[in-house]
Amino acid sequence: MLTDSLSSQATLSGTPVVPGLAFGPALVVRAEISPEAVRRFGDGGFADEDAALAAYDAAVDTVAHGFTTKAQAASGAATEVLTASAGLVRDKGLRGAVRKSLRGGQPLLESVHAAVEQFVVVFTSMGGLMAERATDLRDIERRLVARLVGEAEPGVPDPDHPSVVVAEDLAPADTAGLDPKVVLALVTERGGPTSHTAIIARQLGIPCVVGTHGVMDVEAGTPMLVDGRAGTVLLNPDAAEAQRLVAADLKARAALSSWIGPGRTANGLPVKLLANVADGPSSLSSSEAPVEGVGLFRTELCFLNRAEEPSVEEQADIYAAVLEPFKGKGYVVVRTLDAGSDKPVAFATHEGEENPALGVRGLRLSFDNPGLLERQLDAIALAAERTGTETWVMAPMVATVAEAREFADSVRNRGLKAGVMVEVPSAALLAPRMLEVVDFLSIGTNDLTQYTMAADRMATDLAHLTDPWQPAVLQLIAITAEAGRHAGKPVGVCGEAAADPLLACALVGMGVTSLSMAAAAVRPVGARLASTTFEQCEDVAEAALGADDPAAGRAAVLALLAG
Ligand SMILES: C=C(OP(=O)(O)O)C(=O)O
Ligand SMILES: [Mg+2]
Repeated sequence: MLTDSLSSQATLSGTPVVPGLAFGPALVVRAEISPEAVRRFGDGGFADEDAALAAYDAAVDTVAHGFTTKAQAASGAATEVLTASAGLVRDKGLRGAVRKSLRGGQPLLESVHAAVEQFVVVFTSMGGLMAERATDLRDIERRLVARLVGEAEPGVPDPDHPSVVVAEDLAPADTAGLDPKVVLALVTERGGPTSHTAIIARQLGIPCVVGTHGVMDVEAGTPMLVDGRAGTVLLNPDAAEAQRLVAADLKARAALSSWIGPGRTANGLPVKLLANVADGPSSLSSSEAPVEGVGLFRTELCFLNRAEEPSVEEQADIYAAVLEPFKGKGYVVVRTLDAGSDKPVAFATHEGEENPALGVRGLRLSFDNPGLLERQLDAIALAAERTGTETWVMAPMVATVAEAREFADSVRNRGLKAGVMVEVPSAALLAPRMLEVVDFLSIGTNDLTQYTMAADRMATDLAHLTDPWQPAVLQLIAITAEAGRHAGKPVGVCGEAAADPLLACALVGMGVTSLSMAAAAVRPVGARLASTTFEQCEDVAEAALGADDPAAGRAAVLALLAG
């Protein structure tokens, strides 16, 4: 919470996502170059075409250097894409086309545009991977133009000093290589608590506020104090006071790091605390946290930049890199491809759907393309065999018992444990019957909230509805957890709800057996559970379920745990 001494300053409000205080200058990420800067640049006022070409070469050097630096800091697919882009920006054919256009009397910006368009046409006509590069070329054009007119490149630049990144919103691909050492906090104008910005911020373990109206109007460099617990952004605070508050917060957060696991309530009931991971490097770093395995490996995040489906062999290598760090340490739950809707994967997503969130996404992609799922399962089985790590497999977006049965058969045929996610109300309502055909359930509260409340998880204006504390969502979780208790089978939560220490107590009180979250969120959750008895968790669950709305639920739970 901000103190009274600072409250006279201008404050913006948003939805709190990752708790913690941060203080630093705003690094405002703008998607488009300002038309005003382009107009001011005009024809560039160059003495001749050689001078214009020299300016082009200098811009090329800067843009290519940016890609190379990012490639070195990134890993896996992101490195490949960034290295390829660095090569493309230096392409001699592109430079030749720019020079030809300049010789024909065209100004520099028009020449860059004409040259890029010429190559876009060629690449597009080649189709497949080459057509993909057309998008990269357009990105390169924007970056070159930005450098020429003296603006920052669009996208998330690498801050050269610690900053608060302010953006409209962030896509998973935007954030390749974001460095938590220099990104002090994330503040976005759009997005709700389950948006990808929120997920990424948790993974990075940095304070985050989303849905912050007016933040894109803040001038670059404005000092801001971000409060990820209260959901506030204070502009131009008293610097000394802000630094004092941040230091106190860091101390409080450091105190949590003394919690070393394993997950238990105060009276010793085991609750498995697991990590959500995206690739080999995040699995490796998560294995250093006090977790007992991985509760959600989002496989689609490995393929966001891929035009073609990787071979079974290549997939097996990617999955093995995630399994390996947990060999002998715990199990890893691999989720099959959850492409579609907010996670577009070029080789799997259905184009042109009217309403993609309710369309062919997740397990539904296998309905008319069973080979896609079969090949992925083969690769997972291969990785499990090679590494010897205990591997469970689950499907996203399952709505019927028949879907669960068919999926479980395919997984068990490969000698692995099979489960399904509970992300659709129908799956929660049918939880007892789902558990007759699978070995475990995992509740995806992000989508379960979206589909229960009929509110887009990305919609800023509906953030009060896309809140997992909504009593209707909690009812469905309680039904699912009770079914698990009855069947004697594990029921976990792997949506963002698991990372909220107060809600985590309520989930355990309902009978949830594991909680999976970004590794950075594990200690606060573990420490809270360690100071709460199971009976208190049951009381907390009852209070949250009985509340009229999320705010009343939070207040009731806080009162119970404070007393
Ligand atoms: C874990 C979930 O899946 P994702 O956030 O990847 O859609 C969920 O929906 O809660
Ligand atoms: Mg989901």
